[in-house]
Amino acid sequence: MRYGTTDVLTGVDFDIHAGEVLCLLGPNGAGKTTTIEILEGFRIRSAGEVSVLGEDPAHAGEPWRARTGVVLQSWRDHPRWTARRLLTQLGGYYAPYSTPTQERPWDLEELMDLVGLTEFADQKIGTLSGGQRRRLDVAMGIIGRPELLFLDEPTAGFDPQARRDFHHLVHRLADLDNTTILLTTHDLDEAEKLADRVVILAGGRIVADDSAEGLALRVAGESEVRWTRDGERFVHATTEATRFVRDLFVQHGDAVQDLEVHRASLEDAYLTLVQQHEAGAAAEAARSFAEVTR
Ligand SMILES: Nc1ncnc2c1ncn2[C@@H]1O[C@H](COP(=O)(O)OP(=O)(O)OP(=O)(O)O)[C@@H](O)[C@H]1O
Repeated sequence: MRYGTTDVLTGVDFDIHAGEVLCLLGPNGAGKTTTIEILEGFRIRSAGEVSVLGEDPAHAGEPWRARTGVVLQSWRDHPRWTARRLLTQLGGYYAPYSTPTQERPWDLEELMDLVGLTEFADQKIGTLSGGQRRRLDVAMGIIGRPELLFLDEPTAGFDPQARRDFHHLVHRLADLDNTTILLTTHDLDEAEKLADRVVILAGGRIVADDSAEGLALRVAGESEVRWTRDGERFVHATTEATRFVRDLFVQHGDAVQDLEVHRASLEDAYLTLVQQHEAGAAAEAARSFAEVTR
């Protein structure tokens, strides 16, 4: 993707498998929204090939769109309508695309209950709080029972309970309905909980593509083991936590108390990978500058 003379996505190449939850991570401006919008058909790429549910999103028609669901970063629309009215209207558009295997749209009451909107269903949309509005956005994204769901920072503004409810919803959609989900988030804990696979973008390039666990293991091989013995606190970093703990018990038995093993988290992996990329990009920039000024 190029804007004017600036490339904002370069060589971005990945597959999403049916039923997979893929999380796109990256710093502000990395190109996540641009990538998602190209896949949604909302932005026309400058070059390259894209296939979504077997079609090129740049040219796909209404039947294709009915199979996808979209939660954008922010919607600000229909302030005088109620959530119920808006969802009824939107749901009607999907009805002609019902199939014997996939009834569309979602039953309204069930959907509102699922996203925690029932209480606010008859309130004007313009009066909803940020988090309530976000629940409506999620409902709008899934009302057509999409096979493929795009979620761009879906939990921004959610309180902890709403966030947890949303995580249950994503698990439900993925496990029961086999919905394929592509989401972006800045919450690494959320990515770790939800994603089957994580793709990290930095500076418009893919710098990692793996499971959250795989990334953490690859980047930070050491775990930290903590315990107390005779009232004294110990900490030890090791690449072989299981063996270390076994030896510890062989040596000290019941004297070992309050044992904790901390594996590297996705957050550690993410920060390391992005920093490595930025250090490389800075070195590359310095090299080009030196060449130009030589
Ligand atoms: N219409 C546009 N014209 C020019 N540049 C743009 C346009 N839209 C996006 N960009 C640039 O493309 C880059 C990627 O933006 P994008 O919104 O995809 O990032 P992001 O990873 O989603 O960021 P964030 O985490 O802040 O949402 C940024 O440098 C942005 O300034």
